[in-house]
Amino acid sequence: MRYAQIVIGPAGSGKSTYCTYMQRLAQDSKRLIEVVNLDPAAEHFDYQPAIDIRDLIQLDDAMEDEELRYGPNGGLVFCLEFLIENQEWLKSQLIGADPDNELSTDPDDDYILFDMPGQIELFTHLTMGKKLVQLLESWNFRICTVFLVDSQFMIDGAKFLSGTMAALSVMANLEMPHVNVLTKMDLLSKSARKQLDKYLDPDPRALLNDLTTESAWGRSHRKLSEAIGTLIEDFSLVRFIPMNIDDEDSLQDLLLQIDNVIQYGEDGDVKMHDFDPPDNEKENDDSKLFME
Ligand SMILES: Nc1nc2c(ncn2[C@@H]2O[C@H](COP(=O)(O)OP(=O)(O)OP(=O)(O)O)[C@@H](O)[C@H]2O)c(=O)[nH]1
Ligand SMILES: [Mg+2]
Repeated sequence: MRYAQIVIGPAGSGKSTYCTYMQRLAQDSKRLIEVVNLDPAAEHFDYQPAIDIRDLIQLDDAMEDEELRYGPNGGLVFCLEFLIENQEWLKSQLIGADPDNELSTDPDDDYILFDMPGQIELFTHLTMGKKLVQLLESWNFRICTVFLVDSQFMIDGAKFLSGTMAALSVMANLEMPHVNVLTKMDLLSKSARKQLDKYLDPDPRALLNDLTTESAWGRSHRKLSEAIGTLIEDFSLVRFIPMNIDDEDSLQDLLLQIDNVIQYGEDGDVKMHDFDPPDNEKENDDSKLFME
């Protein structure tokens, strides 16, 4: 089994930084987490990528091509399409031409963060994101999509709602185990943090109040905002985990939660992926008998 986090989120939300910090955190506990850069436009990141899409194609290739003549966004979509078309390249980099040749010496230990580009339309309504995830699944990766949102853009009701809707459309489009993360918590003022806490816990109804009083849109679409807010709340559809990059406990806690989602560290022989037992059976050893 291989494990993967697909790290996505709006431009500048902190994806590459997240990958760097998670890799360092793992190193500290002698655990190997590799990072794969799948952003063809990336200019700077602090990790050492195990695989880099820029070795296959760069954004400039698509933009400078006389026939293609793409702008930056169209060019990026083209690059990702190109990656899917050249999936053998990715596969050979990830797994090796020889299927027995694993990235790490212990095949159970393959744990990879995929640092994605910041165009979230790749994951909300275009098909590339989904195709990529399906490819990885077919190569036996257990996947969690990790959606990062800059906490500074979540501190009033309307922004919180639109961030939530963005997370929801990624979840609905990809249909993968999913964790939402609020980044840059270290940059929030005390009062902003308080405001955000109000939405996260314990009373999401505060959000509805703010929404319907603070903006003209909210006032004139009161019923709609309420309906969306209630829907999200009643079905526990979207939950955010705050992350403070300066606080190791916060990072540890987040990694643990994601590990749980992809069942990292559980018995490697038990293939639970194709079989989703009810929660109360997951802890039950007897149920493993039926899972091979
Ligand atoms: N203070 C603080 N700064 C952060 C944090 N995460 C990211 N940054 C900064 O935010 C900027 C963008 O971070 P990146 O990690 O490059 O964001 P990204 O999502 O990879 O950006 P794109 O790939 O361009 O979409 C950089 O200047 C980072 O140093 C954080 O948790 N705290
Ligand atoms: Mg980046």
